[in-house]
Amino acid sequence: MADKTYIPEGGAVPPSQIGATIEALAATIAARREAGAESYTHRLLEGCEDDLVKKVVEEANETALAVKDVECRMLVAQESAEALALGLGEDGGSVCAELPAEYDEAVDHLRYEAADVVYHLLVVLERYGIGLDEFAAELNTRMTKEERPQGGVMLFDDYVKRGK
Ligand SMILES: N=c1c2ncn([C@@H]3O[C@H](COP(=O)(O)OP(=O)(O)OP(=O)(O)O)[C@@H](O)[C@H]3O)c2ncn1[C@@H]1O[C@H](COP(=O)(O)O)[C@@H](O)[C@H]1O
Repeated sequence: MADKTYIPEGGAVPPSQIGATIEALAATIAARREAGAESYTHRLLEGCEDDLVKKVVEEANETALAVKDVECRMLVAQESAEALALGLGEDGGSVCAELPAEYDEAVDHLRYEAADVVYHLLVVLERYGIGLDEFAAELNTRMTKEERPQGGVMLFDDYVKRGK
């Protein structure tokens, strides 16, 4: 598990963090159907679909920009390491750049934006009645037998290409 991941001291870590997290978040989102307009999720579920579409596009775009930012910071670090190596009169062999703090911050920002995308995607699934198991079946069906999780559900044959 990555250094940044918070693990409660002495706490038992569930075997599938992401599975449990997505299920909990999807359940919260579903429950917000009954909430009032003070809930952002409720407004996305019950309001004009254009508001939801706009957010999905916006968050995907912000994620794309975050990716470019990570790449850009990696390139800058690489270039300054190469410039330093040249300045020191080294033989021009490959240089291993030490990534600066800005790179780590850019990756942290990418993680933040990726979470925004996943949350809004889960709202989309809930709004249009696509359950998590059905969504899992879509993904599992694309996997080879070796890749698929044990006991993973799959789409019935009739549905495999439907909607493509
Ligand atoms: N996981 C989320 C979640 N992720 C993102 N968002 C909202 O999505 C919106 C994203 O918009 P913006 O990108 O403009 O805002 P931002 O991300 O703060 O800033 P930038 O990315 O623009 O820098 C913000 O209003 C966030 O609050 C979320 N809103 C709710 N949830 C979950 O849903 C639950 C129910 O939320 P409510 O409906 O608000 O009760 C919450 O308890 C959370 O667990």
